[in-house]
Amino acid sequence: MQSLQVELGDRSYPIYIGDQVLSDSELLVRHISGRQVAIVTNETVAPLYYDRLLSALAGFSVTPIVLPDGEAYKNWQTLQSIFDGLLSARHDRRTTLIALGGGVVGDMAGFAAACYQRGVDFIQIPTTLLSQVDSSVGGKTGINHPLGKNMIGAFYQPKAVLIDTSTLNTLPPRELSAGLAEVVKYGFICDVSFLDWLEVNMVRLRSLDATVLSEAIRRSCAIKARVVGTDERESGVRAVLNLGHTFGHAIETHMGYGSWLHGEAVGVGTAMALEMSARLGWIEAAERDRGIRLLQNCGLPVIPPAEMQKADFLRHMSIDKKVLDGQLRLVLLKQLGEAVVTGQFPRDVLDDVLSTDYSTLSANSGF
Ligand SMILES: NC(=O)c1ccc[n+]([C@@H]2O[C@H](COP(=O)([O-])OP(=O)(O)OC[C@H]3O[C@@H](n4cnc5c(N)ncnc54)[C@H](O)[C@@H]3O)[C@@H](O)[C@H]2O)c1
Ligand SMILES: O=C(O)C(=O)C[C@@H](O)[C@H](O)[C@H](O)COP(=O)(O)O
Ligand SMILES: [Zn+2]
Repeated sequence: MQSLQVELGDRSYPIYIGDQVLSDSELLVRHISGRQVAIVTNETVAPLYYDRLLSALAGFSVTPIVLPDGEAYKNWQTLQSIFDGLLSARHDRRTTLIALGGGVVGDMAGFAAACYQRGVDFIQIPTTLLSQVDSSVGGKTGINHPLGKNMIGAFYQPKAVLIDTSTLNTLPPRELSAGLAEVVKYGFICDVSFLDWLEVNMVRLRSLDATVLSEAIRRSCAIKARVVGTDERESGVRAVLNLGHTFGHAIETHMGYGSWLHGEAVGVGTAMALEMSARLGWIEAAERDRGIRLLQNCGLPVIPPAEMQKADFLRHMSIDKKVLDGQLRLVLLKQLGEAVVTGQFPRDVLDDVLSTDYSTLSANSGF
């Protein structure tokens, strides 16, 4: 087992990465202060992993809270059902919520923990690649609004993150690819040597090679922990973790949450950010093509949905959380391995990016 630390003063917490972490009772119990635990999971993950987790919690009073599965349920109604479950079982302030599932479960359980009786402890046990490399770390919690992605939420850090890499053995390939969108993101924003490594190891990653997967998870979590430790509440540098997300969130919102996976939308959004960085003259066309090829090698789409026109993107992007005083800010690449957050770009460049034929770019990438 490996461990990392998110350094946030008295709210610091460990990230454990191993292949049997889910059944490690001693490890888990170390981070639970009371006797009451609620496991928030969903109808897909519960039959796979609930019993294993329950057996590691002998001696605790455990309430299962099983949510419907899907991004479409990351909303007020589902959040309310978590509170219903907690109150019906008379959970008190020393309750610990455990999120067992992907990013949807983790974001909602974390937000519920932030709100329930004004805040109870929570632990993240992420079971998708995306949640293991990204959403379980850093304390962004929340739900979607029909008008915008993750618009209601709180920064609220877990007490610990337990990553059991063996859970990835049951993950569908499409979800694995979605997780890879956030893995390659770390290379694009701040670590070109990680990009090189991902290019070399992509086939092994996609075939669930345990050694390579756990290395990708460790490197991703290390980068995320460092960024979050520097800027917990995204007043500055943390926004680089949003590479591809302004375009991607527009796709998720426009298409109705769920038809496009978050990671797929981020894949397309990253291709668009690469294109914009190239049009601004910050990266070479060959670097853009290299980035697009890597996204395609992850098994990700790089072409925006045919249903979306330029005006659709602009409408959704105008309520992105990085908009300040009406000015749209985007995460773009100064070079591969160096991201900037900026509102300083000519408007016509953005218009061109939103009108680009990505099928031509995709065909030219050498994929
Ligand atoms: N808080 C953050 O910092 C942050 C970061 C990135 C993404 N997110 C959010 O995370 C969400 C996406 O997370 P996700 O990609 O994990 O999606 P998800 O939570 O919907 O999980 C994907 C699918 O995999 C299933 N699943 C989960 N674990 C499984 C397993 N081990 N085996 C088989 N099936 C399994 C789920 O039931 C679901 O059907 C989005 O809502 C996104 O906005 C948040
Ligand atoms: O942790 C962060 O910060 C991120 O931006 C990580 C993103 O991958 C993630 O999708 C996050 O939920 C996006 O946050 P938002 O504030 O843009 O909704
Ligand atoms: Zn994301």
